[in-house]
Amino acid sequence: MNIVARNLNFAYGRHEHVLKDINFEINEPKIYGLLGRNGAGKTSLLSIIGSFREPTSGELLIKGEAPFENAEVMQQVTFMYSKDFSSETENAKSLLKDSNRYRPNFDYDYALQLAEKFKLDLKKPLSKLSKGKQSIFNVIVALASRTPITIFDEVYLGMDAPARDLFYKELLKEQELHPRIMILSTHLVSEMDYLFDDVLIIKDGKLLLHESYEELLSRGVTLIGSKQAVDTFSNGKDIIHHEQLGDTHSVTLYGAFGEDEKQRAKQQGLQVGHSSLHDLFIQLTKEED
Ligand SMILES: Nc1ncnc2c1ncn2[C@@H]1O[C@H](COP(=O)(O)OP(=O)(O)OP(=O)(O)O)[C@@H](O)[C@H]1O
Repeated sequence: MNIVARNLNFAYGRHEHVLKDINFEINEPKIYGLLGRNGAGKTSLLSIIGSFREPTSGELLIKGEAPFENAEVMQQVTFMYSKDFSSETENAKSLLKDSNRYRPNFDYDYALQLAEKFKLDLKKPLSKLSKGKQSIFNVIVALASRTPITIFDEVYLGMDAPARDLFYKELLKEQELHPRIMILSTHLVSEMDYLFDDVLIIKDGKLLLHESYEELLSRGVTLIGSKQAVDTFSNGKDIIHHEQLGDTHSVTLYGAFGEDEKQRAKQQGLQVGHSSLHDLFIQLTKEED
């Protein structure tokens, strides 16, 4: 299974250019974190992968085929988002049965086990469940669908911390037992970063980066110490953040920083650390002044 985007552009109507020349290739069953500020274009991109929308130009291919109106490809992908169930009179049990009927890989028994773990009332109409329980229902459908590509677009809305924690645990367990391409779009960066194998960041409709989580983190180095020492070691580097507290200066650098360089910085009295994904995300996606 793979997803390839080549020179992908997407616009809502004539003027609303939302995705701009996106290129990437995803071909391993891993967990991909898709990050971006509000309005960056995450849902638009995911809805193209989920065959809800068609690129304006360029292409998005799943196993070499365009997903839009392609029944075979559509069966391989679950695009789960925060759905509106306000007029859904059916209960969770009958909707899970429907999923079992229409989704080829759906595991109904697993869905029922999850419902029990999440304490989801299977008999109440979906419209009568709380927002968090409706999100839990979505999570259960997506996990139990076992599609080779499973997309979770901010599905956690309304779920409380213990429920989200259970979701993450089940997700990791599922990925180990039934590896697939899982894409998680989220704003809960520091809460979910440990789940990601790879990270994709979209900024203003453009793909800013696609890297492994480890590699990305290794690029973000923080130096804390005297102005002179900080200046010496950050000279010529890409400084993405600078802060001064009294005489102490702190910078976040983005880019390769070798082990010997780190050792030398420590010998000069600098504290050398790594940025979190949360910090890197904030710095890399901040608006220019
Ligand atoms: N149906 C639509 N019609 C017109 N413009 C839209 C539509 N849906 C989204 N947009 C616009 O497309 C841009 C990208 O929106 P999108 O929902 O893809 O971003 P996002 O990264 O998922 O944002 P968020 O994190 O806030 O959910 C925004 O400028 C938004 O206003």
